[in-house]
Amino acid sequence: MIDVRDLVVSYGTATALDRVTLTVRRGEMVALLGPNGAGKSTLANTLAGLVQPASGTVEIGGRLALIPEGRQLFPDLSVADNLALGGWRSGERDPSYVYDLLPRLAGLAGRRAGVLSGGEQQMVAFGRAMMSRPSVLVVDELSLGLAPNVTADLAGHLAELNREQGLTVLLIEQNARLAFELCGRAYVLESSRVVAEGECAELAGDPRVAGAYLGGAIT
Ligand SMILES: Nc1ncnc2c1ncn2[C@@H]1O[C@H](COP(=O)(O)OP(=O)(O)OP(=O)(O)O)[C@@H](O)[C@H]1O
Repeated sequence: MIDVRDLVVSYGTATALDRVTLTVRRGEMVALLGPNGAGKSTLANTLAGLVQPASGTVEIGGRLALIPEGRQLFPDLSVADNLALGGWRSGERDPSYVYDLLPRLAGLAGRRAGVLSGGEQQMVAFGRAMMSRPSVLVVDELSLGLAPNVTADLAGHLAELNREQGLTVLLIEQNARLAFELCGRAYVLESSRVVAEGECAELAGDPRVAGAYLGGAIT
């Protein structure tokens, strides 16, 4: 569903992605881990067509939606209007599909997005992405700045969509425990390059990955 080969992305003379190769098969949930500045958001934005690669190929096998880092809502617009913008490209105007998926959003529809809590805003960003009825969802930092119970709630919705609707997911996360719980495979990106990849269970047992991302061995 996502097939990235030898991707190079530069900002001026700075290389943000250096020959990155990554695949996500249909129906998979795959994690992308890495420290600040590794190039994770650059990859997300390249998949979404917001950043142009210098070289390499990106193939997307369906309709892709992005939950961007920091949510990027329109704070002065209502929740309903933020959702409507998510359906703009696909022509979807009716948010009832999204209200069925994420019932809490229906109760927030008339509220201004900028006054919502971080968790509510992430829910709106999630709903806005789902308005286009994507077959593949790229989530750039689901848990950023959110309390564990709020993250768990959003993660539950994501897992349900994957299980019940076969939604393919690339989950970019700093929280490796969450990523390993949700996903089957993972990639580790450091200094613009993929430095490790494999089954989450194997990666969690890799002393280098566990040391850097799990605070020691996973239990
Ligand atoms: N628009 C831009 N112009 C110039 N440099 C950029 C731009 N966006 C990102 N960079 C640089 O590219 C590198 C990768 O940034 P990116 O945001 O992709 O990393 P990241 O892994 O998502 O980091 P974080 O976890 O902090 O969000 C960094 O050195 C960053 O400063």
